[in-house]
Amino acid sequence: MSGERAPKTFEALFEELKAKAAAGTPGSRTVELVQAGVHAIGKKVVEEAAEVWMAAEHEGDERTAEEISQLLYHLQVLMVARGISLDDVYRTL
Ligand SMILES: N=c1c2ncn([C@@H]3O[C@H](COP(=O)(O)OP(=O)(O)OP(=O)(O)O)[C@@H](O)[C@H]3O)c2ncn1[C@@H]1O[C@H](COP(=O)(O)O)[C@@H](O)[C@H]1O
Repeated sequence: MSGERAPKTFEALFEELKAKAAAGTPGSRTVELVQAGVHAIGKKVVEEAAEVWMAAEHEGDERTAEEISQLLYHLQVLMVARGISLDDVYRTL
């Protein structure tokens, strides 16, 4: 194993998370978070948002991009937990 992952799009990640949540895939962080509920996920969203802010002010591009990916992941988990679709969000962009 090289440890490298194929690049993933926002849309592909969302489909993956919805499928994992629906299947209750064992060992999935997404399933664990969805079961923990909106309150717990919301706290992760706030935590990751703060980490994005700190990285953007004090760290390099790579670290900042990593924190942004974690924020996007947790936002998607929140959407899955609430049953909000990408179209629900896109129509307000
Ligand atoms: N993109 C992500 C992703 N980004 C962040 N995270 C999780 O968020 C954590 C980062 O937050 P923290 O640093 O706060 O982690 P932590 O301190 O362990 O969190 P706490 O339990 O303490 O709250 C990571 O350790 C991951 O568990 C992610 N978990 C999963 N994914 C992707 O989501 C998909 C489904 O993953 P599973 O549901 O785990 O199969 C896969 O493609 C993954 O690559």
